[in-house]
Amino acid sequence: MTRTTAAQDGAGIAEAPPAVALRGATAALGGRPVLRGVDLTVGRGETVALLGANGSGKSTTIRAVLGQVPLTGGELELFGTPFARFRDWHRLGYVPQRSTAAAGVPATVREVVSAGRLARRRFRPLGREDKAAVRHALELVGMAERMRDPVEALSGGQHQRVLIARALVAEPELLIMDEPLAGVDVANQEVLADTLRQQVERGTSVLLVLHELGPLAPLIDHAVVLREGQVEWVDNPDRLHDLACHPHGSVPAAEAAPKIETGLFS
Ligand SMILES: Nc1ncnc2c1ncn2[C@@H]1O[C@H](COP(=O)(O)OP(=O)(O)OP(=O)(O)O)[C@@H](O)[C@H]1O
Repeated sequence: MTRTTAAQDGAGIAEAPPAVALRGATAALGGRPVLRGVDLTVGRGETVALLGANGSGKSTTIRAVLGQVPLTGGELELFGTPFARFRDWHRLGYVPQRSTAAAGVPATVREVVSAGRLARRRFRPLGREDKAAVRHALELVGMAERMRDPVEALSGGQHQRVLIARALVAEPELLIMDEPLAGVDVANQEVLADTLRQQVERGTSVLLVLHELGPLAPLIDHAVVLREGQVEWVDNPDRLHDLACHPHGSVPAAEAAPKIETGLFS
């Protein structure tokens, strides 16, 4: 579902280098190899889902893209710039896995989301336009009414929606999300899917870790399945949908590919 806006067409976005180009990436954690030659490309305006069993290396892959886990081998380019020379971090928005998100930080919902705007403002004080953007981002995730509340007073799913607003408020060109729907109820998953669809229509590139495609399925251009730190397969998400709906081999034979044990949907 690659889309280009009129402005981007004018800028020749179709020829622009991909938002993310990871080639042959290797990385180790605790002395153990965790990524073992991962290739991953997120083209401009593309939405790519990273899937796979627990421990297959999904979070490590996106943390490597963000520079939080150093590569021991391979290459990474962001928007066509080699990682070592990349400085435009304001072009990226990140929603971390919920369990690792700023728990225990004494801040209001508005302060947390405003922090997402600061990088875009290069840490100058926020103006009226920024404050309106903060409110708008909170409206997008249905949390505007909780603006003055301490984040500690939020439920897990509400906290997650605030972290998504924090990423959106920076109007990033590349949105990286680690299990953004974890702990979010079905109604709000639909709201978030709609919000993400609007971002994608504006030309935002998206890389997200998912355990289930859920309401995000229609947005996804490519699904990349990891297994033990390697890309096991890359597919059209329709095929994953078939596997999810026909887990016991009832996919029509003509469509059925060789059985692949991904750890998905089990
Ligand atoms: N800080 C760490 N030190 C040592 N090993 C780690 C560390 N973080 C992750 N690992 C290991 O790296 C491997 C990949 O972990 P990662 O978090 O990337 O998996 P994941 O696919 O995101 O899993 P999940 O679906 O459970 O979130 C796992 O075997 C994990 O135990």
